[in-house]
Amino acid sequence: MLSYDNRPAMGQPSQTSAQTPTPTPIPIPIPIPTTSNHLPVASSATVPSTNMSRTNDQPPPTGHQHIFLITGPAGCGKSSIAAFIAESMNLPYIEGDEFHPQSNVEKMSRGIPLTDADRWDWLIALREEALRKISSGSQGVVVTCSALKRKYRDVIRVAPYYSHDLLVHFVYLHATEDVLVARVGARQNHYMSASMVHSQFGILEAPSSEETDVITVDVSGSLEEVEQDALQKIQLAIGQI
Ligand SMILES: Nc1ncnc2c1ncn2[C@@H]1O[C@H](COP(=O)(O)OP(=O)(O)OP(=O)(O)O)[C@@H](O)[C@H]1O
Ligand SMILES: O=C(O)[C@H](O)[C@@H](O)[C@H](O)[C@H](O)CO
Repeated sequence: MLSYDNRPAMGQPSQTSAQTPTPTPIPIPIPIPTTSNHLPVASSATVPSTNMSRTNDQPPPTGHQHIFLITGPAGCGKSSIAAFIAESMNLPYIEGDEFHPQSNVEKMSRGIPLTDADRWDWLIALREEALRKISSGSQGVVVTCSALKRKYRDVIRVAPYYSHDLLVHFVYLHATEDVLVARVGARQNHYMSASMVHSQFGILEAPSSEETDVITVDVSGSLEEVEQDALQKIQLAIGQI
């Protein structure tokens, strides 16, 4: 039985997030079966939160484990949003940049875009680390990974082959190139320079409607607005499951 030791339910803010505004409870809709293979569209209703730490009168956990991959080009806010989501949902957080080999970091630091060959082992390392967190008892894990191409996302989609009841969700942070160039340009002490943003958009394959495991978040607003929007969309997606 997976449970957190005296920790808030998944989907609820942690004790340590006192400084983080508590997300207002959102009416999680009751799914209405649809013919499409998208997540069901639903009417509004309040659904109890997914509570992984059980007492006798609480329903059993859904039984699913979740990998939330926070994706998008350089500067879209992956690290910022992932940290917020991980803290709000009391989940471990894997910073994808920390799993790049030094050769990749040096390449990007010199303004040289990575190639497919540079990314395969990195993507597999992220998938394996996420699976390690799940197999060690975590109900979910938040991972940052640009995952710019459909085939990169497919590397992570293989994860449920190794762990039953595991669901993969991609949170795609969407913004225009100009917005991200400005944000990367204003950022301090990071190896990724604003000049690299263009190359990221050059290979970006925004998720298509076939990729029904994708939650798209517009990140043109303030960081606080994007944090709340992303958290609510994730909670909605879980509620519909
Ligand atoms: N919604 C937002 N509004 C304004 N600034 C933002 C927003 N989201 C992130 N930022 C800022 O933009 C910069 C990039 O954010 P962050 O490092 O989280 O992006 P990232 O996708 O992880 O970048 P990289 O892929 O290069 O690691 C940071 O300085 C961050 O504070
Ligand atoms: O796929 C890529 O080109 C890389 O993952 C980059 O996106 C970096 O990881 C990140 O954006 C910079 O920190």
